[in-house]
Order: sequence, then C-alpha cells, then structure tokens
Amino acid sequence: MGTVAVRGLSKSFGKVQALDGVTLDIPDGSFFVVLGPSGAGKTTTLRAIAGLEKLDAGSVHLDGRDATGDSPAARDLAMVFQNYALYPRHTAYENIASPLRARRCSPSEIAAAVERMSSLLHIERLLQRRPAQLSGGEMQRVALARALVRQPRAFLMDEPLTNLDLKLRVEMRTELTRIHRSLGATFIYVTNDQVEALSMADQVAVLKEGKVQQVGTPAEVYERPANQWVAGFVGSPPIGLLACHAEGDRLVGEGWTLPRPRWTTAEDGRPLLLGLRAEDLSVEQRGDASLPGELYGLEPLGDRTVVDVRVGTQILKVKARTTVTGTPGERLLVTVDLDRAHLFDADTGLALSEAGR
Ligand SMILES: Nc1ncnc2c1ncn2[C@@H]1O[C@H](COP(=O)(O)OP(=O)(O)OP(=O)(O)O)[C@@H](O)[C@H]1O
Repeated sequence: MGTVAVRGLSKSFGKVQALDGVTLDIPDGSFFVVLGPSGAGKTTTLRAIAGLEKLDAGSVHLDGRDATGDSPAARDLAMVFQNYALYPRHTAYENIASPLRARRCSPSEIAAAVERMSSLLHIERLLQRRPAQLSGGEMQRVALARALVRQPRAFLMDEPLTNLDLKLRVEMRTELTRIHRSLGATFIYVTNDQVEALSMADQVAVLKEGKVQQVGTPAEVYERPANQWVAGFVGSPPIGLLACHAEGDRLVGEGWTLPRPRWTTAEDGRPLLLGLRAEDLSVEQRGDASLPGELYGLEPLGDRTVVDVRVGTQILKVKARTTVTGTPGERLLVTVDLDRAHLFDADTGLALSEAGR
C-alpha cells in the first residue's frame, strides 16, 4: 500500500510562510503531481512528507496511520532528486544494486531486481559500463533505475528531469509514465513545468505561496480552473483575460460585446474577467460570437502559428494554421467558442459557478 495524506501542513522559515495549511489526499498507486512556480512550497511539501522538515502545524498520514512523529527511515519512502550522481568507479550494475546491497538483500534477489529494472528502463546492454562511458541520458536512466530498484511505500520525486535537454525530457516523460504503470507504485512528483504535470499526472495539486489552489485531474485543472491564477499558470500560450461585465444578455468589454453565456450567474455590472484559451479562438472561421481586434504579430511555431491580436488594450493569443498571413495593424475578427470560455470574478479571482454548463 502507498496511501499518503497530509493535513493542514504549515511551515515558516523566518518571515517566509513556505506552507500555509496544505491538505492533500494521495491515493495508493497514483501519479500525483504537485505543480507550482518557484518558491510555491513544493519541495517543502515533499520534505514534510519524507519527515525531513519540522512542521509548525499539520500531520502526515501513511496508509491511514499518523506518521507525523516517525523518523524518515521509518516512513519507508524513497526520495528522487534533481541531481542524483552515480558512483563513478562502479559499473551501472553496481550502481543500481547499491541500495539493495545496503539493505543486505541476497545476491539472487539483487540480480533479479537489477534485471527487472534495467529491462524496464531499456539499459540491459549498458550494465557493465562505468558512468564515464555513458551518455547524459543513459546516466539519467541508470540513476533512475537505482532510485526505483527499491520497493518503498511511495516515491517522492523532486523535479528529476530538470537537468535534461528538451528531447530527453520528453522521452523520459513517456518512460516515467510507463514505469509508473508497470510498477503500480505511488509517485509524488514535484515540478514547475505544467506540460510535465499535464502529461504525466493522474492528479495535479496546484500550489501557490504555500496554499493549494486546486486539486484535480489534468483535464479538470486545464478545463475548469478554480481561479484566474490557475487559469493563467496552466496552459501554453497563457490564457487571455479580458476585463468585462454582464449587461442583460450581453457581456460588455472595452470596444466589444458578446452574448452572455447562459450559465453565468454574475449580476449586471460586476467586474469580471473573460478567460479565452488560444485553441478556443479563431481568426479563420466566422461565427456569431466575435471580437473586433487588430493584428499585433505572428509567431510561427512550425506546426501552427500563434496570432497575437490586440483587443482594446489587451493581447489575445489565437492558435491558427501555418498558412495564416497578415500585416500588423490589419483589422480582423476573432471568433470565440463561448461554450469553452471561462469567467472569473475580477475582485476575488474565483471562477464563476459553472453549475448550469
Ligand atoms: N531552509 C530554508 N530556509 C529559509 N527559507 C526556505 C528554506 N527552504 C525553503 N525556504 C523558502 O520557502 C519557500 C518555499 O520553498 P520551496 O523550496 O518549498 O519552494 P519550491 O516550490 O520547491 O520552489 P522551487 O521550484 O524553486 O524549488 C521559498 O520562499 C523558499 O525561499
């Protein structure tokens, strides 16, 4: 079993409140990602779970039992860090075997475990090489095999892919998801990279300034962000946010109006923000709901072009085909898929109720 729960974790370092009442429920066998910007409290959360941080308040529960007072060793959790140096004079095999040797496992147990992990990570043919004879990516795999060879209650991973180049990161994302599935173990994975979080997680907890903003599946966090901040942090290019208010059956902004979505509960005149993602906008199709703007710039990205459109004083990013052309300053209409739009209260930042949606 590998159920992990934390209740009301709080921790200050001097004046910095690193954690402010963090509560999370991490189911057995899940790939649970803690996502947030630098300084959000992700590493501190992981260290608190591992028993490496003395808390001001809160508790840690492992498999339903209060483990707050337990030593790190008694918690039976494995921590995987950004930098996991290999022993340079040892072969890959010896490196992977080292945690099991330390636990005095029998040679046949060790051989079986190393074999299983190296086949999972596709490094069987590298086992007799020393680190100096491996590429960066191969070293990373060996290091990962060494971390994963144990069978702890859960793996705690702190941005383990940060030091890899983009191609390898993408490859390792797929590998990690596959390894997770085949081990069936609980992974608690910390990252500031939203693509990593969305592509690997079963559940994502979004953290900001020591507070949990939202917990949900990647699709929930992306499609139903709980507040304006989550909407802005998750998604690339970032969501466009236009100031507006409701007026009868219309939404009214600076130089534009749109039909008011049926599910909107806000009273007339209350300051709102309309959140529009680049893929829910078009400069190529025509529809009833459209915003007048002018072309600000084109960003060709190879497989698509992001069109920057100025609407009032704000810039909206629109995903378009690579065939789109235009000159800056040119007038154009941005068609909006209102069913996929988001509305936030401009004062609280909270998403408006979408119950009727
Ligand atoms: N030992 C410490 N002493 C003082 N301040 C600390 C200590 N550890 C963390 N902090 C502060 O607590 C806050 C949260 O830190 P934490 O390392 O948990 O953030 P993070 O989300 O993991 O960030 P990053 O993505 O940059 O690693 C930060 O403001 C950090 O400066």
